[in-house]
Amino acid sequence: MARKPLMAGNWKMNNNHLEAIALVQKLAFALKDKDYDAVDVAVLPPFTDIRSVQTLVEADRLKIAYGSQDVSAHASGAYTGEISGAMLAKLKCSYATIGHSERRQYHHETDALVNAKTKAALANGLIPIVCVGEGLDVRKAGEQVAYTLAQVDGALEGLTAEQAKGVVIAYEPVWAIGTGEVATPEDAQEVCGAIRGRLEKLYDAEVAESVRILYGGSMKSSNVAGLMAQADVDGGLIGGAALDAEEFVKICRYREISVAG
Ligand SMILES: O=C(CO)COP(=O)(O)O
Repeated sequence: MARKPLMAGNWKMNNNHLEAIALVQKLAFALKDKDYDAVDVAVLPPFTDIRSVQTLVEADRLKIAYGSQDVSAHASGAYTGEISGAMLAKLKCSYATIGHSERRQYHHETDALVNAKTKAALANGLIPIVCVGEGLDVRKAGEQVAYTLAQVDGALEGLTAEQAKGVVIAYEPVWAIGTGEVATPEDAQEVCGAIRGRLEKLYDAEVAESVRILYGGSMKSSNVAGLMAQADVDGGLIGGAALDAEEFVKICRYREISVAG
């Protein structure tokens, strides 16, 4: 079965709950049934906005999915500041972003923690969006494939094939995040293709063919078509451009944009 592309807007630490409502309303107004037929659309707001987004999505029966930017590895209890998978599931989140490079870098998240969070998300029926990707030094050394595959191995450690099938992997080269310096379609395909190959090796062809692999890092309407034309790029994890409703909708409609060059 063909993989349905996913366009997920990672809002990062932007938008209070009122701004969140306004942005989702704008997206809902612009997106049509044919857009949702072609792609899954999701927003990943800060925790404090999720309840407001849920209320709007349920009241207007929107086809926009939503999820979190993180999830606790712990189930419940004395973990001040943490948000559990069960809490997110209760708010009808579909997705939980895990191991974003900003969390790995600024909050010292390790592959082992990413693995524990991935399991916590799956245990609560959330689809983990597991982020992987190399920094500039690794890229300059030409080690991007090996580095990223090691992160994939770490994130999926101990998952069954059935669980692995339910994971989304986002390849986000750190040097392309928020820099305006997008990876070329060939750069993205090199690593995304290698990730799919690794899934086949770790599991089987069915898992490899099922898992959606997203690209993230300065994705915009001006470069999305070329990236999406790659065999192993199944969508985008979009930061800055997802804060602009018009731009995010254009990205969701990438099929209407011709591939430049
Ligand atoms: O980190 C990202 C999405 O998770 C990408 O951010 P930008 O699209 O702003 O580069």
